[in-house]
Amino acid sequence: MVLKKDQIIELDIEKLIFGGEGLGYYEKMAVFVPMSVPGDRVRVKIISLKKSYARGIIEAIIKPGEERAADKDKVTFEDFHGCDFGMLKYESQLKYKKEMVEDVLKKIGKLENFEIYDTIGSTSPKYYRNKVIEPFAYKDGKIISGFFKKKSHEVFEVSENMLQSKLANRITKELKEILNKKRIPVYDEKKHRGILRHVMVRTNSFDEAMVVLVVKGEPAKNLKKILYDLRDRCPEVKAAYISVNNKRTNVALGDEDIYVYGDEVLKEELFDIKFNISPKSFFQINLEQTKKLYETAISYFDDVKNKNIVDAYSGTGTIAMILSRWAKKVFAIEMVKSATLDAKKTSMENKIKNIDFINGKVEGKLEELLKKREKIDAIIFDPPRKGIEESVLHSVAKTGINEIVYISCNPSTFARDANVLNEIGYDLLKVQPVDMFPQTSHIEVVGKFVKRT
Ligand SMILES: C[S@@+](CC[C@H](N)C(=O)[O-])C[C@H]1O[C@@H](n2cnc3c(N)ncnc32)[C@H](O)[C@@H]1O
Repeated sequence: MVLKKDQIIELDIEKLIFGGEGLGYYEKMAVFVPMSVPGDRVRVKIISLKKSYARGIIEAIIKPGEERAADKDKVTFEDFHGCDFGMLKYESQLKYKKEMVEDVLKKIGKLENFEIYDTIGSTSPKYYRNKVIEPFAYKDGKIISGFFKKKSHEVFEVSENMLQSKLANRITKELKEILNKKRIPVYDEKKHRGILRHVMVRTNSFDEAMVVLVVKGEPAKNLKKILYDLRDRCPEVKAAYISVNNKRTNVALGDEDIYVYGDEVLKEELFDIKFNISPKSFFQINLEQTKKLYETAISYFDDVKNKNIVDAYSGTGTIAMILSRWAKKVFAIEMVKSATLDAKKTSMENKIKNIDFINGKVEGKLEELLKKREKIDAIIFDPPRKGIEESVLHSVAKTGINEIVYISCNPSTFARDANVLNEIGYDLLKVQPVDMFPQTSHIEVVGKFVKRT
């Protein structure tokens, strides 16, 4: 073994690998270094060792690579507020994201003949998130909230989170001031005791907010009072809920969301439609990039006019609603009840009549629909990170549907599914990475598949 744990070495970083870590070699041994940039010469402490590779964290930057965005003093994940790409200049973030997508499609997807375009960047790569969920903790006897340190459950607080909207930053700050005055006990996950678990803040482009305070136990009156006090300080809070989560779990929101005041939903506008968003409903977190994502996805259909289209994993019905302007009929399949209800409400408010909302799992509901319906022309998939179950893709292939547009927030599962689609007769024609998550190594992609003739 050329290396030992805790050993300090010097290393030149040669490239970034999928997932965003830098890679350098120490006497031919691969060493992965988070928060490093190609061209960096770094002093690294080895923190873990495997047979063929090691992982180390930066102790100091000896010479910064040209693509490093910040000064040499910033070296850790926490220095960059939990943004694992924060150390890279924005243009370089876009370049590496495209390379990562291409790489994973070749390695996992085993695909070669597809077109991949340059990543569509954002004009506001900071303060873009419209949803934030922060865990509570104690630090020096004070209630704090923030994000978890890497591979740990230790909460790290920053004075201003550079990803979430300025409004959400202000609201969480005010909330903590109130909570500290009232001394509400923070939940301790080890002992499963205490009250305050998380705060979720959603904001929209009208500078309005929804606040959900996640607690263990029945919410006493004083908790509701806290949310009223918060509204006095931040009148932008238009909706407030208390979510009761009594389980030992990493899932933030509980089963029951108790309405406290204001609107039941937060509204957001996209392509002249005002969408309804409940606490548990999915909504894309970056509005500017969502517009570009949807425009690209819709442009990938040869023709939507008078077509029957399935929007699988439809969330609050955003894509379905936009497609419904031209399509003959859209079938929107979504598993989360509140999201389907939000979508139905939006369609009624906007007098959209040509969408069938199907609440349930794509596995099952899509197959049922394909068996029942004589003609579906095209499908758009937008699954969660784990991708699409293989059986779903097989049932699509059996029908002879010609066109599939696939949106994904996880290039690895996208590549895995692209490989299945390739084996069952669909070619991946083109892929567009869209930077939905600036400052992080995450990337959204849209792909177009057509049936091989
Ligand atoms: C990435 S989101 C996309 C939502 C929507 N297309 C949008 O752009 O806002 C994925 C959605 O799939 C839903 N979902 C997850 N697994 C599902 C399943 N097996 N069947 C149906 N819907 C599912 C989630 O609740 C979520 O709303």
